[in-house]
Amino acid sequence: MAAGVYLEVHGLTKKFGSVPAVDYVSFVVPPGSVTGFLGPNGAGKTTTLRMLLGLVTPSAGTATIGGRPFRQLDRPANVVGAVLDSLSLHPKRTALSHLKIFASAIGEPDSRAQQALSLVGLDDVARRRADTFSLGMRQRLALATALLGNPSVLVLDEPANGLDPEGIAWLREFLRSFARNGGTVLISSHILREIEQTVDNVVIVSRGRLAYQGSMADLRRAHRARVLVAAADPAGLATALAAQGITDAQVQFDGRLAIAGAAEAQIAYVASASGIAIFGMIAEQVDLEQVFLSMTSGQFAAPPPGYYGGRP
Ligand SMILES: Nc1ncnc2c1ncn2[C@@H]1O[C@H](COP(=O)(O)OP(=O)(O)OP(=O)(O)O)[C@@H](O)[C@H]1O
Repeated sequence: MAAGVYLEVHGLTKKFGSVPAVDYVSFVVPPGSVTGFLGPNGAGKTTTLRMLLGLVTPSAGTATIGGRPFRQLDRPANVVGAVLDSLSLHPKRTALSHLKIFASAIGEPDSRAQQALSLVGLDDVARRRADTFSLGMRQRLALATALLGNPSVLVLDEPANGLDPEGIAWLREFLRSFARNGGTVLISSHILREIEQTVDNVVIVSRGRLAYQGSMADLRRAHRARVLVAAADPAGLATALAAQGITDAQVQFDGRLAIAGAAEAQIAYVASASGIAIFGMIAEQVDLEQVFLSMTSGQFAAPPPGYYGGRP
């Protein structure tokens, strides 16, 4: 595959009637990594993906693949493989014959059908009829069709939907390996937890607007767990912790010290060594799914500083 293909969406807008389904959305999907496209139902994910793939004409803005709109790609199936809707399969046809039909439609030889089946681990069922396929097998077959043209980009709408944990683990490994080889991957989901372990970056949309764009690592860092400490001398404890290199400590409105980047035992040790009494200590748990929900509840609609994508 030709590696290094960027997906770029700029000011993308789609109105159905007077209501914008997608409202001035901008983001970049870099190669060599997996990007999650997140938002609750109706947030505008599918409409955005359809515009990226030339299936819906934007009301405004641009969506490009390797710098060109999808409709201007010379051999699109060799650049981008996409799975948007559930694959419609003829019940009596085998997995292999389905793939051969799709292969011939994009000008690929029959041999590519067998290769694509192997890539998704369906060799053993190549000659089984589609009406005997489980949902997971159908999802893999849909992925195999997307891979027929040996594309550098994969765009998958809700690929984890309906997969069991084993299926999700398999998909994770597959997509991560595709990205490691230089591929560009964009997958949508309405559940962060479902793709949290798979993606390197996230683009979050809410009510058609960009709510967040950044790496998973940054998202985790910004919302990392803190330890809340009730101490006799919070300011003194903050100074003692800073002397040990623990500098992220803030006194809260209730007088407790909120400390990030240190374990409870370490904090207790520093307090005791400094002669500062501690009355209570609680480790906060951060649930990223809750963070995601708060971003998409409709109030939060601005990208964080440093990311472009807001309205001009
Ligand atoms: N062809 C259409 N005509 C009118 N409205 C549409 C059309 N397609 C989508 N919409 C509306 O645009 C909004 C965004 O829909 P979209 O399918 O893009 O969201 P989504 O994030 O993919 O959600 P879901 O996961 O439920 O598919 C919704 O309010 C939807 O009802």
